[in-house]
Amino acid sequence: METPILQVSNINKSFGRVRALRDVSFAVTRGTIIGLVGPNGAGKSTTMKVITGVTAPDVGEVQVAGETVTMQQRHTLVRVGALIENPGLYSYMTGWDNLKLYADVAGTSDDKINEIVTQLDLAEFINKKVKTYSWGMKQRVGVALAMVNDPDLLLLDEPLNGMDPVSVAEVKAVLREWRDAGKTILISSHTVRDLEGLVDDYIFIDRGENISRDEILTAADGKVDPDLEEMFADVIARRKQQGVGDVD
Ligand SMILES: Nc1ncnc2c1ncn2[C@@H]1O[C@H](COP(=O)(O)OP(=O)(O)OP(=O)(O)O)[C@@H](O)[C@H]1O
Repeated sequence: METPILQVSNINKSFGRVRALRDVSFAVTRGTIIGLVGPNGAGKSTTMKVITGVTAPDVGEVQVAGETVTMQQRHTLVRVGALIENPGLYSYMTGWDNLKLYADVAGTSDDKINEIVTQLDLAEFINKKVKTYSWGMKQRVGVALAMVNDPDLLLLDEPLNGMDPVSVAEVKAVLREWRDAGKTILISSHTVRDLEGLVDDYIFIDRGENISRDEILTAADGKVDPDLEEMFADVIARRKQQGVGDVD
């Protein structure tokens, strides 16, 4: 069997008394777009940070293309691009200069930057200072920044938040093109609906725990034409009522 591009195994991470991740495990196959879906505070950003090695897990292991990611093994991340939480852009520089800064480190040509700028339709504002950008513009340049090293694995933490519908459609189209070219994308969102027409499969997370598709399907409870979004919401509500994961 082909080695998954990403293997997350039994990750546990606490911040003081908050157990942000509990035994989170999943694998992502090359050439797919996978949605990481969960409500506020579910652990999506923490999962992304653990994958990139920005946050060290208390227990567990991350492998990228079969190699374990550790602080000493950061070269495994050369083929990874990430947008996690706020795009890390220098506000006093133009969008182009921000891209160029990362491109130079990665050895990416200006032609390649221009290709990404065109694909994501950034030309109108890319030569203006980032401090003049709206949130949605920053998000779009943030996606470009994550792509600039031409990564095999792209991690996007709620990239569609704050984007207008036209931009959402454009970014989704670019991500589909990337997937069709053999790249792999893990993209997080609060909702299934935001990722519709984009992802090949979902990983569900709530209160730091993986929720299996089987658990969600049991929430269908005989409903005709059950809706994944509604079913996941039912599971989340039930777990909240039961106090799953509450600190005692
Ligand atoms: N540095 C930190 N210090 C303390 N608690 C943290 C820290 N980072 C995350 N947490 C807690 O860990 C849990 C998971 O947070 P995380 O940001 O991963 O969730 P999320 O699913 O990305 O949420 P959102 O959709 O609201 O961005 C939350 O309870 C959060 O308060």
